[in-house]
Amino acid sequence: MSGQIFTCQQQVRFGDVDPAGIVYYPRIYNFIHAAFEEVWDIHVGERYYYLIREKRIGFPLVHSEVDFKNPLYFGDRPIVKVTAFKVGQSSLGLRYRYEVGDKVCVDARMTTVCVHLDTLESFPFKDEYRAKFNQLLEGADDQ
Ligand SMILES: CC(C)(COP(=O)(O)OP(=O)(O)OC[C@H]1O[C@@H](n2cnc3c(N)ncnc32)[C@H](O)[C@@H]1OP(=O)(O)O)[C@@H](O)C(=O)NCCC(=O)NCCSC(=O)c1cc(O)c2ccccc2c1O
Repeated sequence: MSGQIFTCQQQVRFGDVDPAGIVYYPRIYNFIHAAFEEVWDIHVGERYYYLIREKRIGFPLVHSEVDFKNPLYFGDRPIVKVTAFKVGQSSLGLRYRYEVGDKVCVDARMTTVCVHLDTLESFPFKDEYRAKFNQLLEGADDQ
């Protein structure tokens, strides 16, 4: 990988798992969204809460590709590795890899689009944010 990788850790709680003891797939989307907020908060330096409440900007999801490669279990503390596969004008594509030990459990590519919350119209996000996400951009050789 040629760019930076943003890394955080999450924890699978009792309420996240189904009777089979593994994470129910809609919860995976919640985990990914929580990681997205972490990227904003820690990597970009802007709380997502602040974007929404104060700036009236949001990034709704327009496309997702999620591979569930291994189950996540109650008590797991996956390491989440976040990189960018597209930093567009108004769109932002982030990849999230969930690893427990040497196993990849989830590999997700999520495309979100910057919108004005009052009109839900897309618009280009500011260069300051673009520069931060460009730091996470994957190289052409990264799969
Ligand atoms: C989001 C939209 C308003 C965009 O519509 P628009 O017509 O402006 O889109 P364009 O065609 O001009 O494309 C803009 C930009 O996006 C890229 N793009 C668009 N669609 C896709 C796609 N399917 N896959 C990949 N890329 C796509 C396109 O290439 C352009 O890229 P540039 O970089 O060149 O600018 C409209 O699509 C829309 O309203 N969609 C519905 C969104 C939705 O309901 N999602 C369901 C989940 S909701 C959600 O996730 C969500 C998240 C939040 O964080 C929120 C925060 C605050 C409030 C609400 C939130 C929320 O609902």
